[in-house]
Amino acid sequence: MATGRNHRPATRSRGIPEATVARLPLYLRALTALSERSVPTVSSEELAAAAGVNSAKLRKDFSYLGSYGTRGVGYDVEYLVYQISRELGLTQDWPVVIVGIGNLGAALANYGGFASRGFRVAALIDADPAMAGKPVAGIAVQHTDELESIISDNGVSIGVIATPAGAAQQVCERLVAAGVTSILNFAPTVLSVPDGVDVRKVDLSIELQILAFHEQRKAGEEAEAAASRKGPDGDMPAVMPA
Ligand SMILES: NC(=O)c1ccc[n+]([C@@H]2O[C@H](COP(=O)([O-])OP(=O)(O)OC[C@H]3O[C@@H](n4cnc5c(N)ncnc54)[C@H](O)[C@@H]3O)[C@@H](O)[C@H]2O)c1
Repeated sequence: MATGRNHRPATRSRGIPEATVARLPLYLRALTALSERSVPTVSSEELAAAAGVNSAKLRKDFSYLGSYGTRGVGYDVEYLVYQISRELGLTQDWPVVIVGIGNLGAALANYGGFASRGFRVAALIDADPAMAGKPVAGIAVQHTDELESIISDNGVSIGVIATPAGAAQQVCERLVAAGVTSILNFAPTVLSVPDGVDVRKVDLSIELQILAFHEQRKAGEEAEAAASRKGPDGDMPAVMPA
């Protein structure tokens, strides 16, 4: 998914580069699948292939965690799951609020994958008074008037914004003022936040545009290859490839 970041240093505490942090969830997803199949150990090559990462990069990434694997045996799957989860802060429960409970916010609220990854949807918040009290994914929607008290009562540090673009900056400012320090923004707008606040942006349309670019390039390359198989005046070459 497309992600962006604001006001963030190139390395995090304990010297783990940001690029490594961004790959840790990929390793964790692959390791969790191995763990569910009760696979005890995995080689760096196997794990790299499963995570879609180069194996030399994986070994370097794991060296930042102090995990070097055992020659001829590989990495202990359960231990790595624990180590990466701990590094990502997933061994604790993170209460999350979702603001904007329309099509997308409701879909996110219904997504079962948050809880299994250490995120608990603490509250659903919407500005529409008609939404207040309505259950979505088993949680009653609360009005934005209550945003500040919800954040402080639940000790929320992560907020998800799924409002229209025009409302996102104001919602972001209220979340930050109330104590939220990490924001996952789905609204198609660039948020400005003070230092110390992390923003990750998800934009499926940008991802599709990038795929469209690659499709266009592939089509261009195929056209070029087809043209080069023909002679300079458009005829097929005298010697056909076997
Ligand atoms: N990132 C992506 O890939 C992606 C995909 C789909 C939609 N979106 C974006 O997500 C956002 C939501 O899309 P949707 O289809 O769910 O829209 P929607 O109109 O169904 O829902 C928006 C909700 O936000 C609420 N809202 C409006 N202003 C608010 C405010 N100030 N505070 C709290 N709640 C407020 C509305 O009452 C409504 O319930 C849009 O910005 C859309 O562009 C992003």
